[in-house]
Amino acid sequence: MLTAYDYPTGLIVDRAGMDLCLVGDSLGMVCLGYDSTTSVTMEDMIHHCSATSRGAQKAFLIGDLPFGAYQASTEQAIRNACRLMQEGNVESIKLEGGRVYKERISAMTGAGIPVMGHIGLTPQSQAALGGYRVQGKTASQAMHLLEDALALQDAGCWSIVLEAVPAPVAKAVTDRLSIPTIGIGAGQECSGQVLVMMDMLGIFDKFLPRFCKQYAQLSVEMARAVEQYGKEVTAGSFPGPEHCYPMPAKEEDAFHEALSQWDQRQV
Ligand SMILES: Nc1nc(=O)c2c([nH]1)NC[C@@H]1CN(c3ccc(C(=O)N[C@@H](CCC(=O)O)C(=O)O)cc3)CN21
Ligand SMILES: CC(C)C(=O)C(=O)O
Ligand SMILES: [Mg+2]
Repeated sequence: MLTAYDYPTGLIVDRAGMDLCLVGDSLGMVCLGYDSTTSVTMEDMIHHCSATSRGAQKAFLIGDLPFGAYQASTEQAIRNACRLMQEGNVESIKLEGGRVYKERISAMTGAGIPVMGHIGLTPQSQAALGGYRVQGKTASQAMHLLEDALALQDAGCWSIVLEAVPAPVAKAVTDRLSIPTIGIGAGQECSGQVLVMMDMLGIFDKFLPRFCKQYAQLSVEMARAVEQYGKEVTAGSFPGPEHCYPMPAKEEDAFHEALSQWDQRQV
């Protein structure tokens, strides 16, 4: 699974044969330049989900419900999940939280909304968690994480993202679930893995979590290309003849003749 946020990145996900594509609310940081995901709205998510859906047609498309779109009530959660499916064209929604959301998620899955869970480091509650910290590092926290995972499975989630939890904890949770776990900073033993596309491509490099591997440094390459373009425009070597539209020789001659007559009439 990989994130994508728009049409061209959705196309790349399909071309590379990814099974799952997530339009994550991380787009707030990666595409919109916010310092956290808190400011992302339903309108932002719908805009990015529908664009991505036109690119990623083969991968199963999941959209994050943003902060504030499901916290208030079951009714609000169902209404916004339906909006993301109808207006954003996603096939499933994902939301952050454990046991506390069990009843709410049961109502959603009962209403025919496919729900992916997300526990461990839940970035939407970074203000409450005291920053982006590894979760489940103590035995008692790890047991709570297992209870959260089982509650989400009982509520009808088809899969759960485990973010930033120690590998042995993610393994123990995965072993005790019948639904797949998708890890990000959760070790090798999860059923699948997810990363943020712009992080693993080295396009977004404001920060690099320990769990991310850079498979390319594209921001370096992109800046190099843009700089080269600027130099060539300044030097006059771009555009070259191959980038210009010629005119039939006969028309060019007639044009210059008409131009010189026009220029004479101006004086
Ligand atoms: N570009 C991007 N990539 C992400 O993975 C991501 C987002 N944005 N936005 C939403 C959340 C926020 N995430 C984050 C953000 C920062 C760290 C981070 O700084 N981690 C440090 C400290 C860990 C600790 O102290 O426990 C690390 O070294 O991994 C981790 C996950 C994951 N998500
Ligand atoms: C990192 C993934 C799991 C996510 O929630 C996001 O991209 O918003
Ligand atoms: Mg997210």
